[in-house]
Amino acid sequence: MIEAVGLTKRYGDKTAVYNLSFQVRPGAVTGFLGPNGSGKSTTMRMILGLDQPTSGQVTIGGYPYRRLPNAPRQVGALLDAKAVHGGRSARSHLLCLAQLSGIPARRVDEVLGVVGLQDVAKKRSKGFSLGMGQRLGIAAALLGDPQVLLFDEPVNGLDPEGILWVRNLMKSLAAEGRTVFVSSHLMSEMALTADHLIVIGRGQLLADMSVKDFISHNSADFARVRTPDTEPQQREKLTAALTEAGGQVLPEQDGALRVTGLPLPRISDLAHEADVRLWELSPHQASLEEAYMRMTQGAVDYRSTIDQRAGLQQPLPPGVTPPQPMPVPGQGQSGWYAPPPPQQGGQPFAMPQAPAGAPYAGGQAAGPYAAGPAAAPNPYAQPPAAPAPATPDTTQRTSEDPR
Ligand SMILES: Nc1ncnc2c1ncn2[C@@H]1O[C@H](COP(=O)(O)OP(=O)(O)OP(=O)(O)O)[C@@H](O)[C@H]1O
Repeated sequence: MIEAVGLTKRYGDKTAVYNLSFQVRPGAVTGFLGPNGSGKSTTMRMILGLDQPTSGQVTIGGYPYRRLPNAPRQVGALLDAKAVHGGRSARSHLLCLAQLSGIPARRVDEVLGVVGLQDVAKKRSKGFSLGMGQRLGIAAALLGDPQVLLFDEPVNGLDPEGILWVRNLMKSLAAEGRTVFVSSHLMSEMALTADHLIVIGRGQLLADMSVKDFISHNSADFARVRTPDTEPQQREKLTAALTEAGGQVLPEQDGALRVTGLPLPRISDLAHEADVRLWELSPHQASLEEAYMRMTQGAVDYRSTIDQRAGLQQPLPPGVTPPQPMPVPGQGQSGWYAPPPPQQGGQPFAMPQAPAGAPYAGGQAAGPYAAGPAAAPNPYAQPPAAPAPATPDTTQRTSEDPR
């Protein structure tokens, strides 16, 4: 298990990671997500003893990496696939690493086979494609047959077949009881690969929960309802009936209606009562990508002037009053990066409650590792933010064995 407690890293004035606490457990693939520059690589480097924390600590199986007995046999990592001597063949590169760690040479051929590089094993790695380089990096990570594996963007540059292979590899490593910690920007891939997610923004923990919980806590289910295209008055009639019954109705671009606040059977009954025929009534749940975009929209440092996220915010239909945001504890205070608050109140990020006595309270400001009076000042402290413009967002935004 990997455990970070109050992990902080500053580079001069720049705080890359701040007061980060989390656990990465064995037997699961844990995805590590965050916008560009949010501190993922810095965190991984600290886990691997390549960077010293400014404060806090991170351990693997209870030890900081540098004090871990026989570390290369216990921990394997892919951080930078390009960190290879290009003049060496794939096989000699792995042989060098194996010799340094006392790993037998036959293991080199084994891992070359596992990553599918056996046929190019004697070729110089400087001629390798991006994907071949990634495979070589993964081979190096697997060399010591470690119980703990860290992969920074492992599918970078891989073709669809390679991506599928990495996905299955991660899953099978976790199924063998290993600890697998993997960062990626490919949300669709993460949704298929990871069991659990740790999400950071500007160096701080935003979420620590299962993929399923993450999606359901950061998106609202809604119903897509469609009336006959040829009869616009039916659509108007249904909109009025649903709104009167307390639903929120937004037009979709293709002419359907997006309805929140009413269960599907109720929508069906209301349509029946209003004598409106339906061509579609379907449940919809957001993708991991949508949920991630909603959660991290306040923690993005680098954003195009043509902001793709505008698509997540739909215009209100005429006559519909935007829901008033509920006051959320902590908003506007230091360290607050949450997207707009849930409309029904509650916590911005619903973190699993840690059992009583658990060492880490899932990112909430509680427990022995919370930022208490003794903690360093939050470098991201902001003056209270001006109230966010009310948006017609219909979703509820909510915010967790030693080897
Ligand atoms: N050696 C360093 N010196 C100064 N600043 C650094 C150093 N390493 C990282 N940083 C800064 O720390 C912040 C976090 O960087 P990091 O590379 O950890 O982010 P990341 O989440 O891995 O980003 P990406 O998704 O783009 O790879 C960035 O602002 C980065 O510029």
